[in-house]
Amino acid sequence: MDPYQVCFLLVSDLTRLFAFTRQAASRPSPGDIPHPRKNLMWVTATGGMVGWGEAAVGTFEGPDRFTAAQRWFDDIIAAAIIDDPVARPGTGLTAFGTFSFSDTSADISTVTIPQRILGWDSDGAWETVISTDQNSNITAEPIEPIGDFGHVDWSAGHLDEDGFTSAVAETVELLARGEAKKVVLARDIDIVSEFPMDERLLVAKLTRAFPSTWTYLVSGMIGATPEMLASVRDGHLTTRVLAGSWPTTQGQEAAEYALRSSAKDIAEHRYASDSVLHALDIQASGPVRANGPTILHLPNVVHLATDFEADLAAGWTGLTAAGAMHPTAAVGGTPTDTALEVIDRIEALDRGRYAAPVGWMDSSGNSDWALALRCAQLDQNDPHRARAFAGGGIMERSVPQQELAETEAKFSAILKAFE
Ligand SMILES: C=C(O[C@H]1C=CC=C(C(=O)O)[C@@H]1O)C(=O)O
Repeated sequence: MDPYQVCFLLVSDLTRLFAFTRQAASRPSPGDIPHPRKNLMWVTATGGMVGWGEAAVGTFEGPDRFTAAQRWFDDIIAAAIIDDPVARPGTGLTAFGTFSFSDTSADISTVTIPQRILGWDSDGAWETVISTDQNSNITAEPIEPIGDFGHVDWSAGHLDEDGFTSAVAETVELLARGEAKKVVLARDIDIVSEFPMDERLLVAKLTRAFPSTWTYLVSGMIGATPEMLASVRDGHLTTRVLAGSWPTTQGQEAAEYALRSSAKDIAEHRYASDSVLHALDIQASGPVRANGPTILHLPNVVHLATDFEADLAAGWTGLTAAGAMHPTAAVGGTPTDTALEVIDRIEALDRGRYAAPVGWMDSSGNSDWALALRCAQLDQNDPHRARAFAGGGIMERSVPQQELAETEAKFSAILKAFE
């Protein structure tokens, strides 16, 4: 086969996408989204995007799932025709992704380029249409009414409360023997609703209750996370590391005081921020600036937080940076390999896409990849079912009942959205 023919075959094999972005009159409301399921959403206090339809979907697995997803997206951009006079983060050809926590998870990592995106920021709103057909017209879809969930039940998943406190006690012993410094353990809760779960209602409730977080919905992974792995704008990366938490059941002030004076939480935070700093040393083209630890207040918990920022070195993107950081010691532990082995053996859950990168990337190199925390995975086959996850960092000084209370406080974020 001559080189010309090879080149022709490669180009014709690619999905050529046409993406057109235009200014829109106003930001969308949940009532503008036609269907209750299979939506893509990203909402913050200052902007957001909602998308639906599938112009292209990539699926990835194994240890190189992040770089493979980036290559897939880069190839699609190279072949695409993009008309984007709005040119702001999230405009043009934009994809939403959710990745598995573990290299060996049964849950596949997916990146979806929707057919339609409605976005907004503080400068205005836009609409993007993405299609394989250059002349495709937008046909207004009938809007299905937003539905309530009816009666909702939840029960222990694979690891119940006693199982979790025993797992914490076993991990504390192992830490005392010096086998690791920190291990993050999680548990899960099964949620069953009377009527189908409507994603539009869930996202509306999460954004109202947690306006300072990043609310996300990608391939049924839904939540409101306070932790950002890699947010990139024009090659500049910002990261927020969280670790060390206190429930606000006795009030915000009491929680802040308890957290500030807890040596266990301060040390726990240090492992997480060091793990991110270590990754940033390789990914940054210049100095890495740090601010923290400070206290992040959320309605249900307070956290120790450190923000980092740096310019990305050539060759890195938000997704490959997030992939190289993952799993940080905020969700894995220290040292990473030992912690992952302990998680596999003692927690023994398939975490699916919990505690892994979730977010979006656009054709200009902007992206937000947060950690999928305070979340539930909506069952993609049964609209009445979801599985919520929450965990916490276990240290040698951890007390099993306190760690359980911390997971309860963290669960309350997503469980309240189902009430
Ligand atoms: C693992 C979770 O939280 C992480 C993020 C913030 C604080 C954490 C902690 O204090 O343990 C965890 O590292 C979770 O919410 O499921």
